[in-house]
Amino acid sequence: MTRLETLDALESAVGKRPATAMLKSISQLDGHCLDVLSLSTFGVLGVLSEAGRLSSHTIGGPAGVFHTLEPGRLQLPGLPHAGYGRPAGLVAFVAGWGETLRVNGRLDADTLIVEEAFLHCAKCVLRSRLWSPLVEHEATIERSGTTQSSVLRSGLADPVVSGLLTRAPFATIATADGAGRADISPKGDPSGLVRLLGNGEIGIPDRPGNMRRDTFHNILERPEVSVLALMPGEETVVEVTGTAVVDDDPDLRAIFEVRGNTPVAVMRVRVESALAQRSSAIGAARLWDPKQHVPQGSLPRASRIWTDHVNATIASAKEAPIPALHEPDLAAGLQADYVQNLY
Ligand SMILES: Cc1ncc(COP(=O)(O)O)c(CN)c1O
Repeated sequence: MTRLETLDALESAVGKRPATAMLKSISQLDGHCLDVLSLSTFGVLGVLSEAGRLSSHTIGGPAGVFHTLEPGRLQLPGLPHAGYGRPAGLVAFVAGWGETLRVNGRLDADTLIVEEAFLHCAKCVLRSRLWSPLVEHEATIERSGTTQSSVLRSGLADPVVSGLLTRAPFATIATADGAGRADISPKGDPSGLVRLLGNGEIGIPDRPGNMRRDTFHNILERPEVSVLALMPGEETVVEVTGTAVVDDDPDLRAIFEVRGNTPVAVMRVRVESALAQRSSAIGAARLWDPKQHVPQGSLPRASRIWTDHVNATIASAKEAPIPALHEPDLAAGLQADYVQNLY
């Protein structure tokens, strides 16, 4: 095992973060964010507890479930009391749409006080085929009212827990940095995203994404993580908590090869708890019902949103860090990127 423990080691293995990836982050919810949120029916919130532990909570309902009270305050209904001032990150999904919205800040009861927002690229959703017909996922569709719907099982050795965890093509990973800022990042792959590595560890590969690698950077500063695995068609989710390291051991990376592509690094998590639980939010959002998918064209294309976000950040800087982006250039590059650079 070759653990990456310093920023230098991490950057020489996975590369530096490009300026545009960091500049797309804005400090308030703008009109684009509000449009995305108004169509969003489901999200996962990662919360950092006072004891330094991360937890993940699903939130769902009809479109409009994430209600903005004012630009800086986002209401999150149905949250267990998480306490005032706790750092939290939300990843919000629009059914049928590839990109997701990440919003980070602090909780004030059931409100997220926004500190940062940005659009996350669609690659994880494309790889996982999150919105594809359920037959493609061989999902075991749960019928509510059966004993299945109340399963609550724990431990990696439990077949319900390990079965869902290893079949799931999609997961969110909640982490926090040394300054106590929480974040939650979506990850997706064909089935087999999460692998059991033995010795009470799981592994999740690094794949191309929005190039920020917030998860890896956070883990260097604070190893606690909460991973929430989602299986299309199912209302049961598995939450794994533990401590993580970033590893670039070639034998470990080889386990995660897809179509001849080996990830540049793998996140290894020493599991402390693994719990299968029913998410009523998934049912409330009717998340796996294709009829809930938003019609094409309901939102501006992602390149429009990124261009506006990056240019807003550039405009607010004292000295422009890079020249302003031009949307058609970004749109052309993105289309090719989403097809050619998934692995
Ligand atoms: C499996 C997996 N690993 C790593 C990443 C990269 O993360 P980031 O976009 O934060 O660089 C992604 C993209 N979300 C992913 O799906």
